[in-house]
Amino acid sequence: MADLLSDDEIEAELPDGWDREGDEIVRIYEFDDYLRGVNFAQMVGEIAEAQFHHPEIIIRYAELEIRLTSHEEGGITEDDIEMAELIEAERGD
Ligand SMILES: C[C@H](O)[C@H](O)[C@H]1CNC2=NC(N)=NC(=O)C2=N1
Repeated sequence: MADLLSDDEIEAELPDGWDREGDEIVRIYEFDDYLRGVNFAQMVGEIAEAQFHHPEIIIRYAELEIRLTSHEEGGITEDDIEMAELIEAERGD
């Protein structure tokens, strides 16, 4: 189990474009159309399975909302930061 990060650590390590909301880190990605968002959700799911750390993914028209937290620890850990970084790399922004 990873350790919970402090407020300062979260602020320092949060990737650009991501926000902290309580015990979660959140990012909304915009897409040109609905299916591009659906396809990206699939890729995020594959990363999550590889990491065995699973985000909440909300698929809306032409956007995805991705929310990460470490359920077992009850907050934000390095696992969440790493997932956010991997998702950013996949997005290529
Ligand atoms: C039983 C527990 O859900 C599993 O060990 C893994 C699976 N994926 C997970 N994903 C997230 N976001 N948090 C967890 O604590 C977590 N735990």
